[in-house]
Amino acid sequence: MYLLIINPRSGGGAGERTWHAVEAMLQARGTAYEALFTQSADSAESQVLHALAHREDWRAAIVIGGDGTIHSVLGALRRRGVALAVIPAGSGNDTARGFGIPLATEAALDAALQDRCLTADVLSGEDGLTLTAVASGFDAQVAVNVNNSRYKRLCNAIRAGQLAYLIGILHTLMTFKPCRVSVTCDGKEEAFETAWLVSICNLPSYGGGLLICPQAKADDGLLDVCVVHGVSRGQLLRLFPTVVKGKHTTLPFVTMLRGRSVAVRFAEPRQAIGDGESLGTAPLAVRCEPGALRVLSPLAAALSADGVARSCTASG
Ligand SMILES: Nc1ncnc2c1ncn2[C@@H]1O[C@H](COP(=O)(O)OP(=O)(O)OP(=O)(O)O)[C@@H](O)[C@H]1O
Repeated sequence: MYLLIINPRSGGGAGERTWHAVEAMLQARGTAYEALFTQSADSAESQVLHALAHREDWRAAIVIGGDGTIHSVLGALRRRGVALAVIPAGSGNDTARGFGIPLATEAALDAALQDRCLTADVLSGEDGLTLTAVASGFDAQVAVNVNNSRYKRLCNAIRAGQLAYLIGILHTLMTFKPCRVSVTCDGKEEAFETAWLVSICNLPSYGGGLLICPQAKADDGLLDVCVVHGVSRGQLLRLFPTVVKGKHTTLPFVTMLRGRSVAVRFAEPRQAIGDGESLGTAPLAVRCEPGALRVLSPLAAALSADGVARSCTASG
């Protein structure tokens, strides 16, 4: 039995359109499923826990939505040990991208109905679990600005969700001010003056495919950290084309770190996001929870450290 978790509002209504297509495909294939429409990020966890509680034979929970929708149900899936599958219907879809899940609906459904899982790490902090990255500073401000913008709705309406992030970068660059930050990785503290951003990644990309931590692996038990500091606005703008290809990591104003636990403290209040959802402006303390969640992925073998895909239902 599959639980379909649907956020009809994701991707500016793409969630609802995608669900109609998926419903027809599931019925044509004779696949057994239950559908759950979640109302909000805050109520999703209890809705999903309630839905999962009444039977034991779940093969997977298939989320139709974007990164924010997936974020809202991570705690429930981890708690019940149910595997996550994704049919992308958001704007950025970085979770799907990170697990090699196709953006095309039928191909994503094919991947969701197979039995190939990656045993993924998750980031755990005071605000709960995150699957892709916890970002703070400039790029978190970009996400907050994009989520509150009219251009996100317009871009989604013309099915150009990634364009909204490009507009958001330019918009935020005008107003954002860098400041001092202290980053403590596995107990070792480093301070950076005029820091723009600190990203703590489990997957290589966020923000609609920007390869912030190109070396990040979802199942290595480690968090990859990218700090951008001591750079002018013009240099930062010129950095973005290199981030698209993940070629920024050796630049002098980029510091990459890796560890199991990371704490970030900006000298002034700076926004933070997890999976693109706002975490507010408090200092961050995040640790890696190795292998906490099984994720269905057509590339599970290629992405896993040992080259082997796991069964989604087997324990261990
Ligand atoms: N489970 C949920 N059910 C209903 N609404 C949700 C849920 N989770 C989050 N939301 C709200 O819906 C908004 C859109 O969802 P989501 O983040 O999945 O799509 P998106 O923003 O279009 O895509 P992406 O996050 O991939 O860029 C979220 O920002 C949040 O406000």
